[in-house]
Order: sequence, then structure tokens, then C-alpha cells
Amino acid sequence: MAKPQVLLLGKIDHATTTWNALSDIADLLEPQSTNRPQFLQECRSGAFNNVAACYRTFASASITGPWDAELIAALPQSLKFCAHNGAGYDQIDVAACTARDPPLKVSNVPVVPDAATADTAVFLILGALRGFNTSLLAAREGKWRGQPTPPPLGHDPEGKVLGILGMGGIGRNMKKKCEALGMKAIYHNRKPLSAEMAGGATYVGFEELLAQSDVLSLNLPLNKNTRHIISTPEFAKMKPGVIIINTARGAVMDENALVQALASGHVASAGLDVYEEEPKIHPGLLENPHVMLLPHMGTWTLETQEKMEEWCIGNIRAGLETGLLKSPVPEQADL
Ligand SMILES: O=CC(=O)O
Repeated sequence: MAKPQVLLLGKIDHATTTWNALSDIADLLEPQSTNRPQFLQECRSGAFNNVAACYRTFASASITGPWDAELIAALPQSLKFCAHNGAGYDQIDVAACTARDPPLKVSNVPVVPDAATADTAVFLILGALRGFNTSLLAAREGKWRGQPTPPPLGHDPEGKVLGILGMGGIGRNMKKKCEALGMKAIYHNRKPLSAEMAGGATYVGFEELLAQSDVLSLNLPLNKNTRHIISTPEFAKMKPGVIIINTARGAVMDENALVQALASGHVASAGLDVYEEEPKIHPGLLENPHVMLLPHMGTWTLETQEKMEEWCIGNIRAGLETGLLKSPVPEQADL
């Protein structure tokens, strides 16, 4: 019997040996397309009609566009598994995958990205609290401590309230690291965690989280319930001088509203790794020398990238060999 095919959407940079080893059970295939219209056409041409599983990266959206209803309808009937290499899978319309007959099973990469993403958040928290960005810029311009005018004094993390919106694996990892800096953690989730999972962080309502945080960190997934969960009315409920950190997805926060809140001074600073329209960064953020801006580097370490690729390939092998993915997305836990 012919082997099933596995389609690679994106690149494998590290786990090439594990990827190539998949050829014991599948033929490995790459698309010819370089943009979405071509990709839809390639799908509809029958070129992928023996593809049973697909490995996709966040960056592969530059070829396929989002996995929305149109794309999911164009994918071949043979496709049973989509292994996404990332924690956040907001690019995939999971409901449309589930509605297929048979359902298209989707997995993400949980846990593995937690530590590196939390480290990125800690870097942004410290950088924003201490106001380090202007000094980083000044040092490169040969202006010692911003000569002739030194920057305003920063703030210590010690004793500050860290509000965590979305206390999943990344939030919990970040909490531990920030407690080592003397911060006090409060959090809001749809439901409180068990005492063991919360690890001493206090559960508060959403409004209390807004009102009590000195540093508010966004660690929740992007979906239709969380899009723009932070916007003008929410900023108005926060402490003057609050610092906002976002390592989740840009669109959980209304970027225009953030720019306005920064301009008014109500939000003192921000540390951002993610943006509403990546790779574009809002000009109001680029022009503000106080905010810390990273270009989506949360999991960008050799160790984490390697482990994420391995995990994602593990999902493909599990799907093909057992019919079940190792880490299905929570919406499909019962499939
Ligand atoms: O943004 C990174 C991820 O979702 O893993």
C-alpha cells in the first residue's frame, strides 16, 4: 500500500533528522506555492490528495494565509491531522476543522514554549519598569546616561503588584520568576486555579486585576472572546502609571487605545513582543522611546525552537501511527 503523504508548510530548521525519519511511515511533501491564491489553487488541483497530515508554522501564513473556512474547505479530504508548531493557534479556525467529516484534528505545542516566553516577559517587565530603552538607545549614540539630561529614575520590581491576565503555563512560569524579583502576583482567569496551580497567587476578578496591578501582563490566547479585551475603558480602570506587558498576541489589546493611553501618560510604559498587524508595528509605538519593543522573539532560542519542532513532529507521528494527536488543542480534547 502507498504510504500517506505529510505536507510541510513552513521550515524545519533543527529537527531535520526526526523529520526525515518520518519517511519510514510517510512520503514528505512541500508545496510549490508562494502565496495564498496559488496555494488554494494547488489544493484544488488535487496535488495534495494523498496528504494525511500537515506540519505548519506560524510563518507559513505568509504562503497560505490564515487557516480560515475558505482554506479549510479547499484542503483535501484525505487530510486528518494538522500539527501546528506553536503554543498559540489563533491562525486556525478550529471550529471549521472540527466541522469537517471526518474532523481535521489539530494540535499545538503546549508547555515547551512556557519558559522562553516567560523569560521574554521578565525582560520586558524589567526593561519597562527601569526605563532602560532610552538608555539603550542613548548608549549607542555615545550619550552617556542620555547626556546632557539623564533619563527619569526607574522603578524597582520589589513590592510591585504583578497582574497576570491568563494564568496558563506561561503565566505561572513568569509568576515564579517575578516572585524572585520581589513582585506580588495576582491573576485573573475564567475560573480560579487549584491552590497548588496558583502557587500562592491571589485570584481576583477582571476589574480588580485592572485596578490593582502595577504591572499588567497579558498571557491569554487570542480568540473571539479575548480580542481587544484591553481597550480604552479598561485602561481607564487601571492605576495611573501602570505598565503593560504583552507576550501573547497583539490583538488581545487594542493597539490604538494603548498608544493613546501612553500618550496621555496614564500608562507609563509598555513592553511588547507581539503586535496587531505583525510584522508591522504601530507608528505611535515606534515613535515612543520609552516602550520596550521586541519583534515576536518569545520562543526564539535554539533550545526551545528545537524542542518545539521535535514536539510538533511527534504529533504527526502519533497521529499517523495511532490516529490520535499527542497534544490536541483543548477545543478538540474529546475528539
Ligand atoms: O508565539 C509563539 C507561539 O504561539 O508559540
